[in-house]
Amino acid sequence: MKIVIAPDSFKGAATAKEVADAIEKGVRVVAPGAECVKVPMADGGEGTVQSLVDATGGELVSAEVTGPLGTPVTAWYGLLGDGVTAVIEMAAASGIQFVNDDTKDPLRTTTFGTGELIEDALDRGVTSFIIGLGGSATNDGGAGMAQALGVRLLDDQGRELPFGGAALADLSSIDVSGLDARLDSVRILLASDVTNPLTGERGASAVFGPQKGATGDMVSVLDDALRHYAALIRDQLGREVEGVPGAGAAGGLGAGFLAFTHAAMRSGVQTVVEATHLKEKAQGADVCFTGEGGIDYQTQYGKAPMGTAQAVKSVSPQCKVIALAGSKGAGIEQLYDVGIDAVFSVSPGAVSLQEAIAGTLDNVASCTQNLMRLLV
Ligand SMILES: Nc1ncnc2c1ncn2[C@@H]1O[C@H](COP(=O)(O)OP(=O)(O)OP(=O)(O)O)[C@@H](O)[C@H]1O
Ligand SMILES: O=C(O)[C@H](O)CO
Repeated sequence: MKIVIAPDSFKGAATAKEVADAIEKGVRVVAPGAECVKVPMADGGEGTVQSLVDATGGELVSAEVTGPLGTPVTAWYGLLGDGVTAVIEMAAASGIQFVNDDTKDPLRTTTFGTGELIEDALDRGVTSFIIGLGGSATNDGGAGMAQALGVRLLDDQGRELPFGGAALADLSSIDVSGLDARLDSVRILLASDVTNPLTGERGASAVFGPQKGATGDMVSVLDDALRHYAALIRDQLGREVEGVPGAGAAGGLGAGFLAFTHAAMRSGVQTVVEATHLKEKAQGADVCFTGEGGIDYQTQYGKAPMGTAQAVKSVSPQCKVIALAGSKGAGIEQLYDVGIDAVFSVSPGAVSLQEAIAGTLDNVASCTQNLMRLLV
């Protein structure tokens, strides 16, 4: 029996690798000879770097970079086992966790540090990037990242713009002559947590600006500035970024990548499926265990268990896909039609969240063991 073990992390409880190890433990009690293929998964959000590092035997690298407020922060990224692929969560350098209620400032926060992480990886010989977009403190359209990579964003006096989305209202010319030439020959896959465009009602500023501290007035200032930025990108670089799905991710960083690099936009889980070679590994699988901390109807919208189920079924249609969860929420019946055959809660009973989280790995192993008793 071939078993693919491909869970996401259980947020706040266990990494994807820890959950995968616990599932394997449960399987082995009942089927010691089963062929187990462990592929820790992620959906492009928090935990993506760790999962891909674990899936490929890579390492974490840390670097001091410019945080969203312009002060130094210690960030990190993953170098995968192949030695030439870097996985960067933009939030590690430019994330919302670096600001608080007193310091959040969406007009001025910058993605400069994300660009510095890319430079750091290029200096190590990286030729392929996976970049997780989401969880940002920024609304600068990726302007800071572009500046860190050598782009000059100038006002009508030829002066470099200061950090932040608001300053883009003064943008007059974009000089890409100093853009790091190494970017021409690298591959960049964007793993976006949302499909929003750069501007407008569904754009970065209107939808995600408020969670970064933007008032109604600030949202208009930022939306206008990003629209102006997109117009100059169109006129001066010949690239159309404004309406592209995902351009509005991470405060418009998606648009910045599309404007200044050859990046391809993907959903987070699609990117992880590709990077982990899940489809190749799932050839001929009989059973797949996936899962995440909380499963509900939203799981079908691009979360890891759904992407996993669909990838596995695309190569092994007969494979039974079982999702394990810490908690089951509303509407899980909707998942049965889209690839997940059954959903089980691993929780032993009516315990507190704290107790459930503390017992996660034992409970995952025990639930898997029980399921395996039916399957062999
Ligand atoms: N062992 C557990 N038992 C019960 N609940 C858990 C357990 N582990 C995690 N959770 C809860 O499930 C919730 C969702 O976790 P999940 O791993 O699905 O994160 P997520 O996909 O980032 O969530 P979302 O994107 O929906 O915020 C978390 O808030 C967490 O408290
Ligand atoms: O960072 C953000 O703006 C949100 O997570 C959407 O990408």
